[in-house]
Amino acid sequence: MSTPHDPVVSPPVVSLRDVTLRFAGVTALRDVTFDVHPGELFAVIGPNGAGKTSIFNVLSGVYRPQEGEVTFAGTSILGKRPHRIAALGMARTFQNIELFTNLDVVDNLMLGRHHHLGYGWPSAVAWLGRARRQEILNRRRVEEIIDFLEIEAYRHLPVGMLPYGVQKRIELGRALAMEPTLLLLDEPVAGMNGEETEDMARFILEVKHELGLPMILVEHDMGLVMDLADRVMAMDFGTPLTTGTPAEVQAHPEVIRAYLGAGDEIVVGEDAR
Ligand SMILES: Nc1ncnc2c1ncn2[C@@H]1O[C@H](COP(=O)(O)OP(=O)(O)OP(=O)(O)O)[C@@H](O)[C@H]1O
Repeated sequence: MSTPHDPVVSPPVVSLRDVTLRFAGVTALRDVTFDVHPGELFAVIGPNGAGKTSIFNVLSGVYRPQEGEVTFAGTSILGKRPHRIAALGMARTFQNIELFTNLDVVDNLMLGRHHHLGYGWPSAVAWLGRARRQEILNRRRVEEIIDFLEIEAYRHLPVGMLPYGVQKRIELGRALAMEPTLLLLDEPVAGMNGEETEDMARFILEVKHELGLPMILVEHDMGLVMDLADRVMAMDFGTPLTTGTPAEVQAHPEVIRAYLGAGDEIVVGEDAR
């Protein structure tokens, strides 16, 4: 019997094949291969410098690897510019929040919809009275996201005034406003306290279960990764060590060695926070 992730039933949303990325003197990624399937939450872990952010930068078109292939939405995205890849349906949140801090929550989310405005980015920023019907639709979608992420109370406040955990949630909202088919989450709980982390974990799970959106998660909080991920790929020095279920990866001797060598520890649960 086939499973929901059976590649025959559902082709991967995104595939990396033997991707190698070099900078002068540094191999950031070496022969990285993985697939993410519809509805799957795929996590990438590894000590500092393992290559996690480089994977996101390759996926979103910031870096072009010297070798390998990357396919998304059924097409090769190698050499495509970041905005073209975003327009194909890939959205990303950032380690360091990238919002317009002087704009309010609604306007930040509206800017997330600029691919849906039907005209260019400069007009999207000004988004004048044109395309009125489209604007009404966009506003409706933004309102749905505000409900979904429970941020009604903040809607007309400048984002820069809001607590850090709420800003991270709004960044997730901006990514969702793009109506992506793949979401890249770059350390979504970095710098959060325990309560903020639990809230974010709940929203990520709702994105998975209610929206069915496939996600790639890069995160140092092992408790979060092990709780949320369907599959985990562990990396060290740009090389994948193993890929499997959270339990398999956590128990893998090379993964344990990589973390001990880095002076980190794979600690899961309350002790990790
Ligand atoms: N633009 C760049 N120029 C030169 N070297 C780079 C560049 N970007 C990444 N690297 C190098 O590539 C390697 C992988 O870096 P990367 O940022 O992908 O790791 P990471 O796993 O995301 O680390 P962290 O957990 O600290 O964010 C590191 O050795 C890093 O110094």
